[in-house]
Amino acid sequence: MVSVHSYANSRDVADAVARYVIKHQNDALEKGHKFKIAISGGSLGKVLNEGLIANKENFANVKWSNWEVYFSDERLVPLNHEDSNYGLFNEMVLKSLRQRSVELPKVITIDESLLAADGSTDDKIASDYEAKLPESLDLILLGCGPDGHTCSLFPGHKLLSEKRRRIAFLQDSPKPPPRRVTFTFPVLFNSKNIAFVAEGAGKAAVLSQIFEEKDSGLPCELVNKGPVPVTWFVNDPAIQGVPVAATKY
Ligand SMILES: O=C(O)[C@H](O)[C@@H](O)[C@H](O)[C@H](O)COP(=O)(O)O
Repeated sequence: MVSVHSYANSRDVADAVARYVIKHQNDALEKGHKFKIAISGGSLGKVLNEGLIANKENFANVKWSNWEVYFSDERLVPLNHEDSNYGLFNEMVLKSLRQRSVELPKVITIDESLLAADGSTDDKIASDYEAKLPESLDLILLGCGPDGHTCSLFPGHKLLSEKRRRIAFLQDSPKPPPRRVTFTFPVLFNSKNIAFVAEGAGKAAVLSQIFEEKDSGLPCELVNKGPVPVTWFVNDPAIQGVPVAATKY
């Protein structure tokens, strides 16, 4: 099932994403286990900061110390590099939590000690991260690139048909940096919930392809067609002219 929630401004998108995240956090904690969430790069860090930290009401409801945070993809650079998705999460979320003396979530990163400048250990980094993944994630938060990519699964790339490995590596990402590790469809389709966050008029063309064309084959469309409930959080310009029935969350 795919649902779409749209808002006029970014603050409202962030608040809705935060309420949705907290709902799934509470569902996981009620079952007596840690909340296992995966996040992406792009503008998601800013959305989480606005919705879960700057919004005081939401902030009071987040049980950070009961979270396990994974990354749906990671660039193969040191964790303090400006391209690192962990680095972004650290900057946008963990730093604010440290400032507020909040007990931090458990954050599961790539093992940067395995990084080699020539990429010869990228396979090993992927296997190592795969071994750290839980069987099923409670929630995966994704972005949607203007070309329809999500995680580091790019249109037409051979990893779209990966059936065995749960974390794969690539050295030919069309978007820099070229070396990355990424969730594959087996991880996405074995999770409990997936949400996309996509904002700005620059997303309208690709969202129209994803929602209108029957078989665009774009990675985001393949996620929509999978077995997991998918929720899109967008702002109005992102779905301008896209024939979807958007509601409020
Ligand atoms: O790995 C990357 O190259 C980016 O992080 C990318 O995947 C990003 O998440 C999407 O392009 C969505 O970007 P926005 O979140 O800015 O819409």
